[in-house]
Amino acid sequence: MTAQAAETGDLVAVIGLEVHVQLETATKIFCGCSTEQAAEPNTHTCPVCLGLPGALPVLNEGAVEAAVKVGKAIDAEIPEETTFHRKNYYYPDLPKNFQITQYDAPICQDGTLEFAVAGDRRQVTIRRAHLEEDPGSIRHVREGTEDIETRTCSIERADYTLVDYNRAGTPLMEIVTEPDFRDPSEVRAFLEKLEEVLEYLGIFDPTRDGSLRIDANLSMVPAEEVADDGSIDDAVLEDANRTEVKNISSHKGAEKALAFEKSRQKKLIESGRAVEQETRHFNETHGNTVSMRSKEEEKDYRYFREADLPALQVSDWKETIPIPELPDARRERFREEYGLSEEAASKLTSTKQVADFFEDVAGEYDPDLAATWVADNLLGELNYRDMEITAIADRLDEVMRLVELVATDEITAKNARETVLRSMLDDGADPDTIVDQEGLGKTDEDEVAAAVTEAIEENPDAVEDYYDGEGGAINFLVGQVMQKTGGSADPGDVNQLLRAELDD
Ligand SMILES: Nc1ncnc2c1ncn2[C@@H]1O[C@H](COP(=O)(O)OP(=O)(O)OP(=O)(O)O)[C@@H](O)[C@H]1O
Ligand SMILES: [Mg+2]
Ligand SMILES: [Mg+2]
Repeated sequence: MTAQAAETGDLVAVIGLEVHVQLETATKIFCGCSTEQAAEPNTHTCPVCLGLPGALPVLNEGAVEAAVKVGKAIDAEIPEETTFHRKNYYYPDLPKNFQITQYDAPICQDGTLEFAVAGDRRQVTIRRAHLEEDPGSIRHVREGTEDIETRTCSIERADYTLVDYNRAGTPLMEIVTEPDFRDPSEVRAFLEKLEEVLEYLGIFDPTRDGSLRIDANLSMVPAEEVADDGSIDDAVLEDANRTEVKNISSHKGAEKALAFEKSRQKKLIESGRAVEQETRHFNETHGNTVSMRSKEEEKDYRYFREADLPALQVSDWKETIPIPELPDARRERFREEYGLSEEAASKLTSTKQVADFFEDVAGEYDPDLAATWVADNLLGELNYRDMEITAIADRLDEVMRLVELVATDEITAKNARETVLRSMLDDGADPDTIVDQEGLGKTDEDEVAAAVTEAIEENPDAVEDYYDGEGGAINFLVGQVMQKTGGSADPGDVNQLLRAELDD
């Protein structure tokens, strides 16, 4: 918080998140069904995930391992023993009428995550992170003859509803933050960082539909309640009426939903009305939130111990399960080891795949060249096309070859980026083919030297001007040499060669 004197009547936004992350395991959390997403509806089901009477859950060790990795990455406390509870509620996507989740002994407690927003480093406390099962997925549909995708609609307009239990039982980790955020933009930056860390851990697939789902809680608190260190008394937080916005599935969506909610609540309070404590739904298309229901209270869920799952001893898992180098550590190492700027190091560690590729290139060629090629050229061109590096994961050896062509001076850097790389991304061709087709191979040194001599002999006036100190003359001569070599010589080299010969 900036230490601005609070005026009476000023309001501050207070935001806390519940982030649901699908953990990448081959099978579900309590049964052996596949978690694969692109399957026919209701084909990856069994008596356990359908909640048939008498079926018993068996905990997936892989899900626990993934949770422990998250715990280590956010520096959380992992207790001696963790237990599972039943959270009881009725909804068609939940065939058992309860969700197996964790309650008073979650697998992770009291963690932190550091992130940067507008150049400032910020830290958020993670209150808890627990394991639970994902419910099935529901789709409301209108009658019609067209493809079902185009008939999916809101519940109000639907003629019927379909339930797919393939998702039921997919392992989830719910990560709950303290209400430490003060602005929607911080939330976006935090989510970006969280996703980066999860991806580095190799337990999360950001490209998977619905792999990250956010519930965002927001309340408005009088500015005079904020202490100098930015903290707010627990009692004040407890008393403030908050809304919980559900159905957010992207970083941008979270920022948008919260910005809407912030101004909605502010207007209510300023006009003397009260904010209802309620659950609201984010409408991505309209960018607004609408009331769904009054907020459930904990007692509504009738939590009790899941008797079919024994308590799990996890204290020593923390020691035995390794985690890879995380983005912050890798960024610092890149700065030291390769002498990169903060900005370049940040870009190059933004995803594990980018960082790995940079290290591959830097292992073969000069690190500065590798940084320019990966951070500026490759990421720049991908970004321009709204593409991620994952889209060309199987073509990175071609990009490596392109860097080789530049490093070994076979083509100019300008041609490599502006012609070869762009055409690789746009037309899918490989670098050698493009170089051949476009005739981009650099002219060899003898040919350039001959063109330099020729240009000097053929243009005595320009040579005269050069000796008279006229600045434009050298550029004219460079142009002549470039023409003779069909544009494939390096203009900087030509300039030097000309000067050397003229000054001799
Ligand atoms: N005054 C407040 N303003 C905004 N957010 C708050 C405030 N007080 C608490 N929060 C946030 O609300 C969230 C509470 O999540 P938690 O899962 O513990 O409870 P819940 O939302 O009541 O339960 P459920 O899991 O059933 O949705 C946390 O992210 C916390 O930071
Ligand atoms: Mg909640
Ligand atoms: Mg919750």
